[in-house]
Amino acid sequence: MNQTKISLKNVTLTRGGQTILKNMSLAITEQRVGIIGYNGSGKSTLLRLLCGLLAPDSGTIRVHNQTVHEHQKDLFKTAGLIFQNPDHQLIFPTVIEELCFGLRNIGYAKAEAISKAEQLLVQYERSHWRDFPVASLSEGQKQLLCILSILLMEPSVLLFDEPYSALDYPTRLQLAQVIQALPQQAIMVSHEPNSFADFDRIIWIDHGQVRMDGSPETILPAYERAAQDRNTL
Ligand SMILES: Nc1ncnc2c1ncn2[C@@H]1O[C@H](COP(=O)(O)OP(=O)(O)OP(=O)(O)O)[C@@H](O)[C@H]1O
Repeated sequence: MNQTKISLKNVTLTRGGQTILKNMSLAITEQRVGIIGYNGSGKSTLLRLLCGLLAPDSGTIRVHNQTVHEHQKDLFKTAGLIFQNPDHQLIFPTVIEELCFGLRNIGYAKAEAISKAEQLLVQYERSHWRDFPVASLSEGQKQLLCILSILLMEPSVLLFDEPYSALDYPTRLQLAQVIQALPQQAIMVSHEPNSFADFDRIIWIDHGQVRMDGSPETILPAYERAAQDRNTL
């Protein structure tokens, strides 16, 4: 029997007088899970709750055997969030400095951190990036650097918030291959139904609640039909 890796029980989050997530309960065992929903439905908020950046007003969240808001300090080792905009995540001038930052924070000595970062660059055939200025990388390259920075921390689950939004088609395809090959569980928010074709499960969030939940074959056509019927202009 599959073991539940992520669970939310009656999770509610209110900000600025608005209930953003309403009494949400979910049990997630699958390796590849897509989150869809219209603008402002609560998708990014859900990812932020899963990685402990936000704490719920009520309810409990467990991610890979940790109760999220009780283990905030260790949580980045469990759940790694890759932000929608790489510029919100990348803060160092060079690739190697960026890669080493997280490792130094969790206690690696400088030489160890450099060696681990270099090994990962070799694994992803990007050794030549080592001393590149981050500012010289393209959007797709920056997105990959964000993923590599998080991978170095070896989290059990990766949370992607619209990773394809700024990427051209070829870069999107390459990044999709990188994501597909990751051994970790991945939860991904995207506005593009096509990006979920190989996923195990899709959760459709609407006004802070689960509207539909199931296989891509069931949920994506229903989502597309509803989107076509919806007048947003
Ligand atoms: N700190 C906050 N204070 C007040 N309202 C907030 C806060 N954070 C989010 N919200 C509101 O909560 C709702 C859900 O936001 P969220 O970013 O989770 O939506 P989303 O589904 O990811 O949207 P999008 O697809 O546009 O990225 C929005 O209406 C947003 O304005």
